[in-house]
Amino acid sequence: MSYNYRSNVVNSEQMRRIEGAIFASGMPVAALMEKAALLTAQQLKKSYSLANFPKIGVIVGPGHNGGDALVIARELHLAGYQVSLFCPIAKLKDLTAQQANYVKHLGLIFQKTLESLEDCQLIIDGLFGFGLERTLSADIAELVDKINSWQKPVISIDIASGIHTDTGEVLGTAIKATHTFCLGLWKRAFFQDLALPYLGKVELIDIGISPLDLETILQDSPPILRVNPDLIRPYLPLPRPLLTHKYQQGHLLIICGSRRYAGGAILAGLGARGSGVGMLSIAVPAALKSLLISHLPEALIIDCPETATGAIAELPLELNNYHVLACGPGLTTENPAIIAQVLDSDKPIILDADALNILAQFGIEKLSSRQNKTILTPHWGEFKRLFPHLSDSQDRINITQKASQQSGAIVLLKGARTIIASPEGKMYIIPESTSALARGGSGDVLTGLIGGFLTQMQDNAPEATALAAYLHAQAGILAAKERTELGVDGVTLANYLFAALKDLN
Ligand SMILES: NC(=O)C1=CN([C@@H]2O[C@H](COP(=O)(O)OP(=O)(O)OC[C@H]3O[C@@H](n4cnc5c(N)ncnc54)[C@H](O)[C@@H]3O)[C@@H](O)[C@H]2O)[C@@H](O)CC1
Ligand SMILES: [K+]
Repeated sequence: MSYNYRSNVVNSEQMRRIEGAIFASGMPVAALMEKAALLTAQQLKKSYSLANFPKIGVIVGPGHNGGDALVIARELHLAGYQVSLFCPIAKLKDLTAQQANYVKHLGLIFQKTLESLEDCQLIIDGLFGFGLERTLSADIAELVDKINSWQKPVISIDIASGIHTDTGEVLGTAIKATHTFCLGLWKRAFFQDLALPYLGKVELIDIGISPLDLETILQDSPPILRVNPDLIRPYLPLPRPLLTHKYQQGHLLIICGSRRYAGGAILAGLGARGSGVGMLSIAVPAALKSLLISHLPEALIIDCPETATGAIAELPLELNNYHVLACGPGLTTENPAIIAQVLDSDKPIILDADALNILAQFGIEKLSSRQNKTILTPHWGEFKRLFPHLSDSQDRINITQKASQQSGAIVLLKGARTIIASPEGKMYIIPESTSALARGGSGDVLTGLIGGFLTQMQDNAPEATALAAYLHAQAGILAAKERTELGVDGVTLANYLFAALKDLN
């Protein structure tokens, strides 16, 4: 794989080793600090003008995060801002102490109390970066809570102080930043749901970490990649070959729906439509056939015998005639036998919703006899049922990885930041989304979309999953922009998929 500072997501130990490799090769520590902090100061000045934010308070910690803060303070002072400093911990690392001496020489004042910063329009948080290693002590926690209570814009350098760089956990308490400038490389916490309320708007400062230094450190561990258009575009099943026909573009079967949950079947079908899959068949209880035809005239609707309560009673189909099977939306848990039949097929399968709940009843060991790929797409509730032994941890990146290794399936854990892990060690993270998608029906669209892409790119199942999840989130963002976060129902979401696809292409 090729290494890129925009795509690779690191933990604090990797960041420290990369930093170490850069320093060992000759880059002076002070020079890298200067570069990182100058670039951050430039961005700050652009976003927070002197006219609107003439008085700035800077919180200086004991380590190099505090050193960055001092360089930024110096630059803002030289640009005409009125800067007040507060340094709650007396013992500073050497380089930080040197920076402190120089700003004193320039006439900047270290205030004796935090309260002296209360009349500033903006606070810069340079308390702790990725060196934070233990829960905040009571006195520091009190300071952090006080800053949060001011409800001012707070800019965190590298990470909001108090957040664990890897797990995203709040170590006692944490700064609630309105904006965080992440330095050099994305850290894991930026994609942990737990940390998101503390990070505000996030921005990466490119300090020029070369692919060479990244490769040296990262090549031995499975990469965690932040999905972006450049990363995912090469996998798009576009352009289509000039000479093709519908079955060459793949045949997807979706097994879904019940009399009680008919809508889930329609939405899964609309999601598949958004992928451009060549042939789509949808197996539903017989009573739903005409409804499905009216919504998806292009699909082959297969009416299945149904139970007394309107669930699919049996699948009168040769499942191995299809390229991919997607199963779950709107099914109910009434009939585990059809999930057993799906698991027995030797085609790639995607399990969602009630198919996951039935799998949880069987136990994930049931997947071990599968001959082909399995993709599981749980939300947190489903994940807990499938992997109860992993769900005590809130480190979603870590547990998604473990869930994939233990089940042998590709696991997509839904959330504000959706995480995808494959058993061979690939990890993808969807870097942005919208709470507009926290709504019944959006998951059904995703199942169909993954099915549709997987059908067209079976050799790249993790990438098909990541591509679908990325487009799904982008479609939600585009729809919410036009219609607000309240205006993105499942059908609307599906209708925006083409716009997201067009943007990507
Ligand atoms: N890695 C890089 O490429 C760069 C890193 N830089 C900065 O360096 C930072 C990391 O610097 P450091 O390793 O010095 O670490 P930090 O500045 O994050 O903080 C570590 C310091 O805080 C103390 N500490 C940790 N937990 C504490 C707690 N709960 N209560 C009280 N004290 C605690 C430690 O003893 C140490 O002195 C980054 O976050 C970033 O801001 C930049 O200067 C330059 C580029
Ligand atoms: K910080």
